Amino acid sequence: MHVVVNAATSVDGKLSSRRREQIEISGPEDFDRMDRLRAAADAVMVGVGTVLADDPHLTLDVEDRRVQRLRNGRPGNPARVVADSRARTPTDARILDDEATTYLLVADIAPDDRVEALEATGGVVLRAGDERVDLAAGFEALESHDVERVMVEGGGEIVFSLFEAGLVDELSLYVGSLVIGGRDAPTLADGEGFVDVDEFPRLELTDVERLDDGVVLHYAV
Ligand SMILES: NC(=O)C1=CN([C@@H]2O[C@H](COP(=O)(O)OP(=O)(O)OC[C@H]3O[C@@H](n4cnc5c(N)ncnc54)[C@H](OP(=O)(O)O)[C@@H]3O)[C@@H](O)[C@H]2O)C=CC1
Ligand SMILES: Nc1nc(O)c(N)c(N[C@@H]2O[C@H](COP(=O)(O)O)[C@@H](O)[C@H]2O)n1
Repeated sequence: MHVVVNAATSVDGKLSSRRREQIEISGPEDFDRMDRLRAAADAVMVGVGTVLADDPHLTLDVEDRRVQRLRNGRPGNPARVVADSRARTPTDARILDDEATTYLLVADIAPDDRVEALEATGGVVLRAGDERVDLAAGFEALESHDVERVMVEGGGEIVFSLFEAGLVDELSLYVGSLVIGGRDAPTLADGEGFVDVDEFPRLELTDVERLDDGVVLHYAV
């Protein structure tokens, strides 16, 4: 599995405010870059925290990109993936509409009635992990559904877990020219955090580009 993490933060590293509402940090040029990344992926993934906070759709904005994918024998939109240990995704979430296949990675503790409710919407439930989604096992399950390249859009909990598990191959980070602040506002990598210097993932800065009124930092991991 090739894993690309893409996100947008304020200059102080926040993905959103302490209210955890969706904030437009990117401008039109960066949203277009994000759409291009989606178009290149087999699947776009978020954690259930992002589904509950933002109710994202995770499909392509630019019709030409959908057409091009269809010409190449691929589904018009990339699949959507939610890491959702307890199957908390609401059945009326936008990611469960019929515009793309949606995979829900759940853990063994997910209640059967919730799993059945999600399956009834057409969502494909894949079990990976006991109490929390085992992301490596989840990616293996996705590979058996021909998902080889996944773009992860966040949020901070899932991004930290991916770094912790050594599963990230590339990171692109748009840093918008604003300060959000707040000790309880989500950051790019939340979770427990690393403590030992040896644990900190070291990234290779491969490119820097100016977009909108901000900058995109490209890293190989
Ligand atoms: N600016 C940007 O680019 C973006 C901003 N955001 C913002 O981020 C915020 C949401 O981020 P956050 O709250 O961190 O939520 P996440 O989207 O990271 O989801 C976290 C949840 O995922 C579930 N999960 C399942 N398996 C794992 C695992 N192995 N490791 C970690 N989590 C797992 C957990 O719930 P459970 O245990 O129930 O499974 C966890 O609470 C929102 O404010 C949103 O607006 C989000 C995306 C992009
Ligand atoms: N890259 C980026 N820049 C921003 O400024 C953002 N607010 C986000 N947010 C994420 O974008 C997704 C929304 O998807 P849809 O437009 O509904 O398809 C979702 O993952 C947000 O959290 N990203």
